[in-house]
Amino acid sequence: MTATIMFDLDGTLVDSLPDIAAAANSMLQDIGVESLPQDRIKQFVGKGLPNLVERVIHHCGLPMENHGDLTQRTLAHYNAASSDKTVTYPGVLEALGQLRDMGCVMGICTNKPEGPARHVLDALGLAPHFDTVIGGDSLRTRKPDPAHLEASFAAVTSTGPRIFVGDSEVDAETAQRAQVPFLLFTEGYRKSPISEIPHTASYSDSLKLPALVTQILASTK
Ligand SMILES: O=C(O)COP(=O)(O)O
Repeated sequence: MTATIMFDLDGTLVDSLPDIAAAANSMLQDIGVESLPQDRIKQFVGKGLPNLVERVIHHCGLPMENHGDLTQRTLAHYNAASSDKTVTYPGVLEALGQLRDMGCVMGICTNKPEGPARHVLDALGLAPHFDTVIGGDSLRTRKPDPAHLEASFAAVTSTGPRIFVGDSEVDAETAQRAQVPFLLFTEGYRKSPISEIPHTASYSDSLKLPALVTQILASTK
């Protein structure tokens, strides 16, 4: 028996914060507002780009009526440079290769818009491992709505047990609501202590992923 595994992207497979922060700061520069530190913008990642821009607007005390325009500007900056400084976390490529060899079917369920998500996956050589990519703008809804994760699983042909791998409170809530085992990567963009995030198992080294998946498969037999 083999597993069907959906992965979150930002903070789980790739450290994309430098490019996301650069896009948000280029947007602020466009309108003559001072840049924000990367660590501040890290707090705003997780619920998709429109939500990130909303939080930047709120933080900077800007008028919310500009949200649509500022979201488009941020997206344009991000589309122009979504993989310049983004890197794959150590061990991810090797772990994905091993999971593939185990026969796992894999996909991406991310709140990042689908276009840049696909671009990042291509640029970092990750794309061949995934049978589907469902982004934050692919459906009418997004994580933590479990429908986003359910649609991602439905997009691949597989009968094995389902697993979701992510790094954040949003991912954990999504998995819980979809009643799917959740593997928590602890080195991403979570804001709460690990003990406060519901998870089936956690890992800090991506090379441990194949063993964790094997354990879940054994427990579901
Ligand atoms: O773009 C975001 O807000 C987060 O994207 P993720 O779902 O891949 O973590």
